Amino acid sequence: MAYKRIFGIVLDSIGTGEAQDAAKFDDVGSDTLGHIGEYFNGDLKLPNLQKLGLSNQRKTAIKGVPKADQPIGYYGNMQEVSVGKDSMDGHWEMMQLPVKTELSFFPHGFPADLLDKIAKFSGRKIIGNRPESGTKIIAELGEQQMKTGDLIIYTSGDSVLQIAAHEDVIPVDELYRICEYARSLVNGPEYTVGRIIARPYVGPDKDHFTRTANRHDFTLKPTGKTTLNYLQDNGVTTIGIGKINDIFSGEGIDQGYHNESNMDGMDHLDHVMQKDFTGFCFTNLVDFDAMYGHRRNIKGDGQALMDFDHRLGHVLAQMHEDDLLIITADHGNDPSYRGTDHTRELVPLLVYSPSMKNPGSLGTRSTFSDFGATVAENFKTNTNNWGTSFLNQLK
Ligand SMILES: O=P(O)(O)O[C@H]1O[C@H](CO)[C@@H](O)[C@H]1O
Ligand SMILES: [Mn+2]
Ligand SMILES: [Mn+2]
Repeated sequence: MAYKRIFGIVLDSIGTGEAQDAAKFDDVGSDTLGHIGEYFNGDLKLPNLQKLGLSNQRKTAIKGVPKADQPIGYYGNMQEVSVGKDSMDGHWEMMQLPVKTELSFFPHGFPADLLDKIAKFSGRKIIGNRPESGTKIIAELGEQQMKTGDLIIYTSGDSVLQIAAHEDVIPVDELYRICEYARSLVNGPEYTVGRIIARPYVGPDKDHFTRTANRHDFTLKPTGKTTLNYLQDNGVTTIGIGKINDIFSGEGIDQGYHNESNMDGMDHLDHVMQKDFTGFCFTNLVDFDAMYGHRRNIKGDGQALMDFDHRLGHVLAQMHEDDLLIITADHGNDPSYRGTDHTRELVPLLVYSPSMKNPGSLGTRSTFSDFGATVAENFKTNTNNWGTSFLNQLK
């Protein structure tokens, strides 16, 4: 059947076990969901995700989340083919634009020629310049920044250039201008950086700094058309909730909503679900990743999953017969793993409509693009022919 509205939800960084190519990323043994379940030792309660079949495609069920005897939706998982394991790679691939060319990574910090230009443009000195956790680097250098007005620039295992700035010292508008300038320097061919990320924070001293929702990602412009463009070109409504608009540089998105938090994102989703439209609503919930995964906070990650599951119950109850829900993730970020980076994992795939009569497994999909291919086929748009639609399997 053709669905009138498709709701995609990305649980940012909620992977479901090491990918086949995990060794290439030094991520063997990572399993975000599995390890959160073990930590909670039976107390991770996700009744709605459970009945959608969250554990069903796994070799071993997540502790506390048994395999459903009769899942109410189709379940499976997806492998990533993109060269990186960042949000941009994951989301672009979902929308049928896998990232196949190597981006620039800076494990030893950024080159002087690049930093000199940013220093000259901003009139500020640059400190940091190494891969580091964002909360650690502001604890270390934030007080210095408050005195000197220097820019804190850092990276990670991803192709990112992040600029942290205290909101009272470097106003958010100024920080965004500096980020936009930095963006213009790294669109290739010499340096091709996935994202410039503005990281504003507030607080009186190193023990009380907190990062604010004014975070903004300046992503590389998609290097080709995505499913979102094809939908938009065909007059199908496209709505982005949370980081989606940033990740696609607004390309192919009719309406965007900025999230303050996961729960704020779910409020936006509830709001959109009240609307009558024909199209695709794509939601990203980033707290799992930014607040817990990178912070290696297992307890927080599990609690955020339970909070999401609670809100998911309401989403399921509001769905119409001709609505389709697709829940997945963009990469892993195992909070029990070494370091503070993303982990190369399979991602869950849960697909539900109240109209489904006899759901079962969708297997392990060989690319995240099967998601976009399904959306495109549903709305009968052209595509760039990457990925295999599972629309006809849904009954
Ligand atoms: O440690 P923080 O600042 O949260 O940064 C993390 O967030 C970035 C984007 O998800 C990742 O590349 C990683 O560096
Ligand atoms: Mn992500
Ligand atoms: Mn991340």
